[in-house]
Amino acid sequence: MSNAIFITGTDTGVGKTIATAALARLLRKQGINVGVMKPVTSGCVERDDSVVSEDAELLAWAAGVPLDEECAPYCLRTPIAPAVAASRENVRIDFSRIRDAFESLVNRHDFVLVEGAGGLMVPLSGGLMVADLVLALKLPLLVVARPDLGTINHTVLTCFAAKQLGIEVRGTIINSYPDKPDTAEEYAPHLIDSLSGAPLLGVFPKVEAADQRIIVETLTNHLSGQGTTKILLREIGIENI
Ligand SMILES: Nc1ncnc2c1ncn2[C@@H]1O[C@H](COP(=O)(O)OP(=O)(O)OP(=O)(O)O)[C@@H](O)[C@H]1O
Ligand SMILES: C[C@H](N)[C@H](N)CCCCCC(=O)O
Ligand SMILES: [Mg+2]
Repeated sequence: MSNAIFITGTDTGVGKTIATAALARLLRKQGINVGVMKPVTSGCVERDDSVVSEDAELLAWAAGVPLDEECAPYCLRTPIAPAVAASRENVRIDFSRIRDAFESLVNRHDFVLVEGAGGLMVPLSGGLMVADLVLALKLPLLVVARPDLGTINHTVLTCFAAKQLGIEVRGTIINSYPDKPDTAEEYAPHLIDSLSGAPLLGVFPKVEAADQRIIVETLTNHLSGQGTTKILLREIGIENI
């Protein structure tokens, strides 16, 4: 079993990158040699004649590792499902190249966090979806969810689909939980915990900041002070490192 976990979301924009970066920073602060990977990014930015995955950039900063090709092997410009972006940009997404990069990261680090793209059923290449990549890398899953109305259905469906496909779901995280939750948000954690078939491992607060590094740092400090963080880390496989 690899010392790694795949982080998916119930949707795009739920906070996979922020949650993954906060975990990476927390591990790094605990002295763990953590690696990060964003195998496929769509919606990359052009900078100095290169195409940069801002997700991978934040993850690499959080983990304190260089942003190299193994960390972000496929960087696509078009902000759309990666299979479509790749075909428009004449790129062939090759799972064996991703697997080789992943194996190299696993060999270089104590633990590796791998962020997906969008949700579990997002097409990556031809008929292959994010779920197929999770299976190809033989990784367990952590599911990041929204806190608000609709999240119960999305989270339970994601966990259900993962299990049907033979993917082990280690747990869920609700991200961007507001200071003053409405009634739906008050009930969501308990219902997600009891209905998704996987433990709710964390409720990460919404941080009122514009700078993503400040959001990550604030979440990292929040997690460091939480008794439940030890359980979260144990469940994703950190305990024996
Ligand atoms: N806990 C939080 N507090 C405040 N803002 C947050 C938090 N989590 C995420 N955000 C903001 O929400 C937006 C979406 O977050 P993020 O980019 O991490 O989503 P994602 O699931 O990784 O999306 P994608 O599918 O594009 O990879 C970003 O602007 C991010 O800064
Ligand atoms: C561009 C965006 N931020 C993500 N990288 C890709 C999200 C693809 C979602 C596809 C879908 O579920 O309809
Ligand atoms: Mg992201």
